Amino acid sequence: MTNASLPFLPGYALTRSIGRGNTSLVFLGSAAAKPDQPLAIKLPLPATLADRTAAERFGNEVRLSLQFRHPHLVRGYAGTAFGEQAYLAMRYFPEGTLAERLESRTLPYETALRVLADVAAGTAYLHQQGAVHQDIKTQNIYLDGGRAALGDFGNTYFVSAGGNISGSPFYMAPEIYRGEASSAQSDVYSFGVMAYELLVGVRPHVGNTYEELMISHLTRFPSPVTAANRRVPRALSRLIELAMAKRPQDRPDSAALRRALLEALGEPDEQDLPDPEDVGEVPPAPRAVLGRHQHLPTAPAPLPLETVLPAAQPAKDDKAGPKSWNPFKRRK
Ligand SMILES: Nc1ncnc2c1ncn2[C@@H]1O[C@H](COP(=O)(O)OP(=O)(O)OP(=O)(O)O)[C@@H](O)[C@H]1O
Repeated sequence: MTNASLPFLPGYALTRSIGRGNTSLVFLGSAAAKPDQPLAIKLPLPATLADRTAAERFGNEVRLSLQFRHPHLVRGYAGTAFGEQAYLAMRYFPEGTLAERLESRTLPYETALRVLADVAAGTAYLHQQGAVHQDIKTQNIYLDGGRAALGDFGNTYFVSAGGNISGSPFYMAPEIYRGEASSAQSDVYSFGVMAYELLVGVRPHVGNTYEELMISHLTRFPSPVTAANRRVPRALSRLIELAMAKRPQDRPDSAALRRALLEALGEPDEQDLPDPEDVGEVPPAPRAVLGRHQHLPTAPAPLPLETVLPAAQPAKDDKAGPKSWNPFKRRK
């Protein structure tokens, strides 16, 4: 996308495209009122706005990104949840996602522990708030200076309000494969899968199809983390195995995972300090001048041919499902 064809968003200057998902485009930019603060600005594709479920998912991400305040959750500064002016201005992560980082090299052991401890802290906060993320995976972890934040709250819901079940096949808990309700313990399972992937270097469950992955998650037990990586303390290795227990009630909670990771890092269990990058609110774009975003392509991002990827391949888009999976249709 050339500069001349960048979308127009009143109140903001967009400088370049930095990413494209199945349902939106993401740009680097800044608010006219705070030109020195770089922002990641997410705009839904026209096809997202045209599809009720996809539009609701975008709106959900906007609302929750603005609501949650934690140094290890991607912070939304301003946004419009619904309609043709929908957008989300959020903290910009110059190092991109963990999945992107893993494409070029594996993480050093201490960095992996640090990233996992940060994500466990963000997840524990969500769970304390009564929320379930439903999509913890390397594609939704954002990096900045060796620290990490969990983002993408499109599928997040509050237990008290209920929500549609969803997930990504490489990370999805057995109960979700069985069509049962998700819970904080389903997030713990996904976290366990990601922890295994970072500390062992391969995914604990692999397959070339949705069905193969389902069978693996439902019936197979990965070898212990310590068998592949002797640096991981036995207690942490055991907790990660328990996080991937087939039955939700056998899993530890996210706070226990955070404590074990801090212990492995040799750090005290202290509350996280306020986010140093938290530079405060960005004024929303003036409503009177908001209009339809210009120049957005009308088609959704093409799905990779193989939406379910084989073992140890950093997934470009893991959010696969049964063969006819459609990014604009959330699976129940
Ligand atoms: N806050 C951010 N800082 C830096 N880069 C970002 C940020 N948010 C998104 N990106 C980039 O944009 C890409 C697309 O974002 P994202 O995956 O959230 O899109 P999406 O359309 O909402 O996703 P989905 O495919 O789940 O619908 C990311 O993979 C990442 O490279």
